[in-house]
Amino acid sequence: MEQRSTEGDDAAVETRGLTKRYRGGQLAVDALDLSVPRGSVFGFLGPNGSGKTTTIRMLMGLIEPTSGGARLLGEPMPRAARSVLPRVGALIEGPALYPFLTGRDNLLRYDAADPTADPRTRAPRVAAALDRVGLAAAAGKKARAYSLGMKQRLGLAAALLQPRELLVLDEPTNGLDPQGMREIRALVRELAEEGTTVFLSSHLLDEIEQVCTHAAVMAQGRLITQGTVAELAAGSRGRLAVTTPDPVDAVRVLKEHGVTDLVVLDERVSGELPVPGPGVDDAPLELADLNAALVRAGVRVRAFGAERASLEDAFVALTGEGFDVAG
Ligand SMILES: Nc1ncnc2c1ncn2[C@@H]1O[C@H](COP(=O)(O)OP(=O)(O)OP(=O)(O)O)[C@@H](O)[C@H]1O
Repeated sequence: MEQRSTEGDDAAVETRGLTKRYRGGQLAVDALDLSVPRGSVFGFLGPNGSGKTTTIRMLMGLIEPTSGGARLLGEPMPRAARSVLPRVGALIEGPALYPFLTGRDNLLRYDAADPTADPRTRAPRVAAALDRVGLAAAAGKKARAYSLGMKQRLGLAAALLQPRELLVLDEPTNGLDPQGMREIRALVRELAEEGTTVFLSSHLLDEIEQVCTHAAVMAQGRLITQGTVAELAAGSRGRLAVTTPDPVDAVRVLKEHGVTDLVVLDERVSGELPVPGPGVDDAPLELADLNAALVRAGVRVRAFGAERASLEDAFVALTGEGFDVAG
């Protein structure tokens, strides 16, 4: 099949100025430029109400953007929905289930509604999908007897009935207990290893840190940042901590070297390392030099080190908001 060469072809998801203003006037998504590399596990992170679900619904062609556009697997949405969506598996906001049908029958029915699905392989594909999400034993139970977590798994199984190039999962671990969350994360990793690009939204930072290679952070409908998870974590500087019986001198020397927000607690002095960046002297401050400066000034250093910066530090710094840490 001939592929048109377009700018976004190497991205699994690409949005340009994607904007949604709801009828009530609420600007839910504001000029979003996302770029999700193929092969990545891309975390779409933001607190509740930041516009994640609205974005996902636009990506999948479920609602029209007010302005801007999105490409899925290089094709414009919603125009190319018919040719693209069969290559995309999605789990969006609590899947629609028939409560009176078993889990298995729900999937058989779902698959039968898909004109691209081969009926001859339906039964084994349904069995394999149930097995993958850990529902094989509960496949014969009516969906109304399923817990929220089991419903979530069934929705995921529906997305996995066929091999997909891209999976779009809206809060896939929502409603799962910690064990269930671990299982879904392991499954996401496995799918990624098989070459599927996974785009998943979450309001849980540690989840993103555990499974994602890339992430974007949303706050109030706007994109705050995107990049690899490693880059994002590196973007926040860890705090420097020095243990010394000479805290007063230590504070003076550290201040002279640009360390800010100094806090003294008995023999422990901590502070923010200066940010190297454009406009400032952009040679990063060498920790070893800082240590040497303390020693030169006669400060007795018992322990010295930068605390590891986590993605959480980065995101709190970027959004000015806390995140749920549950799970
Ligand atoms: N159909 C709608 N009509 C009007 N406003 C809406 C509609 N859907 C969402 N919103 C508003 O748009 C904003 C973004 O909501 P959205 O559901 O996209 O956020 P979210 O990040 O997915 O949050 P959550 O995780 O709670 O679903 C919110 O302020 C929400 O109240």
